[in-house]
Amino acid sequence: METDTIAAISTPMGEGAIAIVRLSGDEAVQIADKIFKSPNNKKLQDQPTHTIHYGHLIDPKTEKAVEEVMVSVMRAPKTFTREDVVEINCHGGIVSVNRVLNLVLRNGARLAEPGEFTKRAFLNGRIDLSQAEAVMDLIRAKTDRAMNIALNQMEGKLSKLIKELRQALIETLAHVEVNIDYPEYDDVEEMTVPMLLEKCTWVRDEIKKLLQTSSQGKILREGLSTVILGRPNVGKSSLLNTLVQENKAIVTDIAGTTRDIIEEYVNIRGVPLRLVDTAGIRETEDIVERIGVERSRQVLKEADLILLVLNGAEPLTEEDERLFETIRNMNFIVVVNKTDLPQRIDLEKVKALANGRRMVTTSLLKEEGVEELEEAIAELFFEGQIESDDLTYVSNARHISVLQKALDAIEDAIQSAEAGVPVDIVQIDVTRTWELLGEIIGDTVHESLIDQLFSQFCLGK
Ligand SMILES: Nc1nc2c(c(=O)[nH]1)N(C=O)[C@@H](CNc1ccc(C(=O)N[C@@H](CCC(=O)O)C(=O)O)cc1)CN2
Ligand SMILES: Nc1nc2c(ncn2[C@@H]2O[C@H](COP(=O)(O)OP(=O)(O)OP(=O)(O)O)[C@@H](O)[C@H]2O)c(=O)[nH]1
Ligand SMILES: [Mg+2]
Repeated sequence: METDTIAAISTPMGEGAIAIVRLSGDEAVQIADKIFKSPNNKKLQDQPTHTIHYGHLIDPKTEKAVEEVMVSVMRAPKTFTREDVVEINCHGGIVSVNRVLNLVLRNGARLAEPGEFTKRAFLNGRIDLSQAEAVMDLIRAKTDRAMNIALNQMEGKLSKLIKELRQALIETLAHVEVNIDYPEYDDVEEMTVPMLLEKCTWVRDEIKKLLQTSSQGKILREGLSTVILGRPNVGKSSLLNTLVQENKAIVTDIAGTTRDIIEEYVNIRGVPLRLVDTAGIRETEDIVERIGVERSRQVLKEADLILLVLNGAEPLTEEDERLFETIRNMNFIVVVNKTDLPQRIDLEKVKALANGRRMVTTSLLKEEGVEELEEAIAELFFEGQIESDDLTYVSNARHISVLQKALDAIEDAIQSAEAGVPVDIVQIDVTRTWELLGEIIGDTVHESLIDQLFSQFCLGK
């Protein structure tokens, strides 16, 4: 396959002492040789693969030295992309890195699209689709946990399980096929409905297990959408600030200070929260504020968790009770704030309204009770859930939607089989499940189904 040579800056912009400009493609070494000069005048194309070399970049136009660099030469196929790869290690800093990138672009490389190096690793068969997606997740990972999931996926744990499931399905399909096409083959046992059901049920249960891990996986990746709710002036913005440990939201003693929505990411004991501070939900005359209130209602609908803040220094109000009513069926934690002031809230009543949900008391002014709140959030998240790191988490939205479809298909197959539909009709749903699972790892369909059937049975016809 012929490919153009791509180049990109592979390290964060403007950070770090050293930056890398990476090239991949047939002409990577040749392009590098146009601009690289080593002290002994040796060309990179004459160097052994997987070696690194000190020297200077020279602009062929001006013949001036532009940069002092280290250049790695890695020839195909044992490289990240399975193509020839050259990595130019230059001094960090935006100016220097951009100069190097521009130099390689002017000398025959093309700017890579986002993810294109990984895409090539996939196209060249080094990794499958789910592994390629994991590389992306790894780059975006917000917590250690999310990172572990991505690493597992990259090592192919998800792919391995999916392949096992597909293998089980293809075996049953092959079996059915042989029964139909070669009824005279007495030595091939007939695929009976109970046999088919047994395989399909196993596959269904495995898909179900994967999907069960998916909600947790998605949260670990994207953050638990957490809304801070409460009537005006109870300390919502103070809570956000305390959790974020920096003063992002504006805090005042004027009710209605927060007029719009403020969002922050925080990592609480390994649980990433996407914290949303809201304008209190209430009737308001102020137009600006009303827009904020409307948006609050919207984010509330999409929340995974609500932190309902109450003011312990005041008796419960009707508005507080209305808020309890609004979130009745949601995941919430009650935060009774301002415990440093004389308490006038009826805690028994709060407990009754909380209806078994966790309740913590805090003084955000004195930073008291925050630990307990963090503990409550972490407990809620990991409650009854397996924490084991070797669990195969599914967190990619595409994988989740494909798995859901595969589950529907295998359930159809099971239902038909139970209803006495002939085996060769049931196999249509089984084939569909097999194809859908293949989409996760990016396998091609129909053609390979046929190839597989024959490779497994070696019928020699
Ligand atoms: N300088 C540098 N550091 C880096 C990367 C890189 O591209 N450049 N990586 C970028 O993500 C990560 C390392 N990932 C890599 C994954 C596979 C191969 C690779 O060459 N695989 C070949 C040969 C393996 C072997 O020698 O056995 C293969 O799988 O065929 C290289 C890097 C992290 N560190
Ligand atoms: N005494 C005391 N005051 C607090 C505590 N927490 C917050 N406050 C004060 O209560 C006032 C309101 O706090 P905010 O965090 O702005 O309240 P809010 O709920 O965001 O208010 P709105 O955005 O107006 O709805 C500020 O003056 C805070 O300093 C606390 O634990 N104790
Ligand atoms: Mg506020």
